[in-house]
Amino acid sequence: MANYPISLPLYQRISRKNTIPRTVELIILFLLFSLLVYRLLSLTNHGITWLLAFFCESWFTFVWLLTVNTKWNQVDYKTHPDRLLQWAPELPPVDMFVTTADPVLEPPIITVNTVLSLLAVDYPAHKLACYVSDDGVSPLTFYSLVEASKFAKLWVPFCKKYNIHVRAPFRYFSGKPLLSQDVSLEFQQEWRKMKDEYEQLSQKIEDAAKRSVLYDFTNEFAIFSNIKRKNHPTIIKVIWENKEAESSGLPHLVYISREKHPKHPHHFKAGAMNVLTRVSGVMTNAPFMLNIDCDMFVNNPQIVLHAMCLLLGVKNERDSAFVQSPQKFYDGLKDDPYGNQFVVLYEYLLHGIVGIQGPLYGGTGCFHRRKVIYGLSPDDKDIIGKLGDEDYLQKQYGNSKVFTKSAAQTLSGLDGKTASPHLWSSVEAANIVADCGYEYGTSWGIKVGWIHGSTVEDLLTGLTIHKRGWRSAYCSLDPPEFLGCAPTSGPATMTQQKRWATGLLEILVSSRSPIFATLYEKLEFRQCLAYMWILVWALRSIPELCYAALPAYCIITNSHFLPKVQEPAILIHVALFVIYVQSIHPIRIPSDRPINPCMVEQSENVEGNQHDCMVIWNVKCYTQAPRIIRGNI
Ligand SMILES: O=c1ccn([C@@H]2O[C@H](COP(=O)(O)OP(=O)(O)O[C@H]3O[C@H](CO)[C@@H](O)[C@H](O)[C@H]3O)[C@@H](O)[C@H]2O)c(=O)[nH]1
Ligand SMILES: [Mn+2]
Repeated sequence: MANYPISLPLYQRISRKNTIPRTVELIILFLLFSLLVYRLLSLTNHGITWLLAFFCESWFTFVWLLTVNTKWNQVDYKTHPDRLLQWAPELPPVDMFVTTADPVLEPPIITVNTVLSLLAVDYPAHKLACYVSDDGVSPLTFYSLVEASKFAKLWVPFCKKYNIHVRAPFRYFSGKPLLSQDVSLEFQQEWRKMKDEYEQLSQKIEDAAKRSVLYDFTNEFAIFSNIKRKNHPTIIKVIWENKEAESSGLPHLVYISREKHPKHPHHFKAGAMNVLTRVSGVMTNAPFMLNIDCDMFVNNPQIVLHAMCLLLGVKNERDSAFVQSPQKFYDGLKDDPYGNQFVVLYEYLLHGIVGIQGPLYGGTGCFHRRKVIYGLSPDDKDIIGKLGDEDYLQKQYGNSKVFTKSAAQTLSGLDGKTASPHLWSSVEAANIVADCGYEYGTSWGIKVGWIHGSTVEDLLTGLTIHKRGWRSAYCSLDPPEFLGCAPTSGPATMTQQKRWATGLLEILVSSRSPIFATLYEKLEFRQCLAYMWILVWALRSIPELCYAALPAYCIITNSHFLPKVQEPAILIHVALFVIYVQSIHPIRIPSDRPINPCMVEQSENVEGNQHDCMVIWNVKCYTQAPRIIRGNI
């Protein structure tokens, strides 16, 4: 990695002052322990309900210990992209990955918006490449991306010229804009043109989805004819190539549908991410990789610069193997009845984990160092010493010479090729590394890349990085950097949470558990407890259900599990227990400051250069997109 001639720090790490919450947490812990002691001392005088209550409360105390540990050192980061921009020519390339898997469940217009918001980020375009993995091998997705790239040629310059804040057009145009008198005529005209163009693009995609437009299977769509979703060759299409390497142009856009065969496991998202990593490795090989799910879009176009502050500004690379942003969602339901906005998790617990070994990898909205994904440990002399050994490289990374060469370059710390104007020439090599059998006998999915074999491959991949001794950094901006979709119905939430909870429990009881990682590898003890906090999620339901059923059981059997004496101390115990339950499953956000900028009413003037247009965030119930009221041109 080149040394960036930066004198002022690019970020600050600020510890939150949380003396009062800490005191309350310790008091609760003390009272929980005293309750346990009380139960133990009077165990013989009471029946089975007493014992059951004791077991449940012991579990609650254990979970509270994990919670206190996780929340103890809450940390915020403040980043300074303005300082980074002074060295704009030195900025490193970034490869951006989008995964999509099903054109019905994840409609291509959503993926298109994600891609457009990525193509329009504030970063030199010739340093960026966007790769879309389509596990649905859908000609509709490909067609939509081709059309989107044509629209992007108008959209990206428009966004940059007027410093538009929200660069996913569906969000930008979803509010009714109030164009006031002092908006320049030029802006009004361009705005209307852009809206028309976007409507045409949406219409084209809609028509294609209804098959009213048939793809011309004789040309570039030929490969999609008669294709089977679970049995097809690799399709890689360079949709757009920034041949002139213009910083103000459009980033490269590449479509990838990896080879699938019924006899070969495809490893779901982890498999798709590994193919994206290898294909980009032979095409652009940027030292940093951003990955987002197709249902998320970039909501703050400065995010790449902010993340780079945390990746380039560290004194020791060990401190930021990856930079994770929280998952925030748009169009959430009022009062979040299903709890799937995870506000408390992101606002308190995650900030606490940030203060230990760094946030867990959340699968989306994350910037990775490529060499870390390739299995490097901090100060790794072992791998570095073997980079000249072609046999070793092939055993680890597979038998593509082009890829092992690029991997050796990355691991040795040299900057990757800058986004080269020769994408077409690497398509052949890219096809080889996207083969469904490429990973056999290699370390992919085991020690290298996204780790296979879990429905929560993200947590497992992050854990594998942390246990090698890396730390990670956290980037949370206002306005939020990425916004995504959360399920909006109870059953969908339950299906998603069941999948996560099962996957997390499997990791807890497997040999990949954080307990072994702390005992035998370099996962910090407190980070292990933080991982435990999340991994025991499914188990928590059992004592919680039992405890909730105890009062009813006691009434039916005429027994009791609470002391009969009316001692004030007992009442206090019960009250504090209620507080404890409230603090792990809060109904309201226990804070006087806004948690999620999308969830409060606020006015914000986004100031920029002289072409700025003023954006008013009018998102009282965060269903509306920002409304443009004026452009001060
Ligand atoms: O075979 C597959 C399956 C999924 N995906 C993509 O993976 C992403 C996440 O899948 P989704 O079904 O949307 O899962 P969620 O539960 O919504 O995702 C959350 O949970 C996952 C597992 O922990 C993480 O990987 C995600 O980043 C995180 O947003 C989406 O972009 C999919 O298109 C693929 O590319 N190939
Ligand atoms: Mn999703």
